[in-house]
Amino acid sequence: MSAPEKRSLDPKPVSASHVVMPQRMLPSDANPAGNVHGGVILKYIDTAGGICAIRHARSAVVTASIDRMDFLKPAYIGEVVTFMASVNLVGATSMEVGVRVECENPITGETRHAGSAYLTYVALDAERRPQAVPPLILESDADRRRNREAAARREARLQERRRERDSQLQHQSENS
Ligand SMILES: CCCCCCCCCCCCCCCC(=O)SCCNC(=O)CCNC(=O)[C@H](O)C(C)(C)COP(=O)(O)OP(=O)(O)OC[C@H]1O[C@@H](n2cnc3c(N)ncnc32)[C@H](O)[C@@H]1OP(=O)(O)O
Repeated sequence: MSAPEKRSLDPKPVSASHVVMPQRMLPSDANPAGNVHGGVILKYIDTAGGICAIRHARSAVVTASIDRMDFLKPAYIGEVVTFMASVNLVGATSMEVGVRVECENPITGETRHAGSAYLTYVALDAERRPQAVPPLILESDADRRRNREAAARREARLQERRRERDSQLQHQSENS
């Protein structure tokens, strides 16, 4: 796969990077209780979110953070679990991607919402430094609602990181 000469930073709609990734849950995905292991679900969440971020940035990305994840319902072996990912918000070099997890009994067609997670990815250049990402075009009311909610989460994350940095600096000065 050859890298393009110059990446386009033209604005892109949310729909251009949307990911729908169905996965069949196999016996090797089970935890000791016989349901799907939470770590397996998290790995697929990060994969679907990562593909979505790569599609938006058209560059390598790393996962900078995963917000709280609530497992609302168990997933069972033999079910099809679909991971749906979309970019909610972009910063200068980072993107918040929301991933919704839906379980489906493939025989009955019954589906349920098993959980959602929000992840932040950072686009990297060839030297593995953060690089700019294209602006996001919000097309639908749902895009605009998710963007507003993501902006509030980004602000909370930045505040939290500032608090952690201040407390580390204080700790260092107390021990020096
Ligand atoms: C078509 C498709 C084909 C696809 C075909 C391939 C298929 C298959 C794909 C599989 C896809 C799997 C995707 C998994 C990807 C990993 O598993 S990556 C492994 C786990 N992650 C890591 O190792 C990351 C380690 N951390 C780092 O490298 C650095 O901390 C980072 C994240 C690059 C940030 O570096 P930094 O020097 O702190 O950067 P800084 O300039 O301060 O901040 C840059 C941006 O990051 C944000 N940021 C930094 N830290 C954080 C944080 N903790 N939380 C939130 N935001 C943060 C800043 O707010 C800033 O945002 P902007 O204001 O620019 O928007």
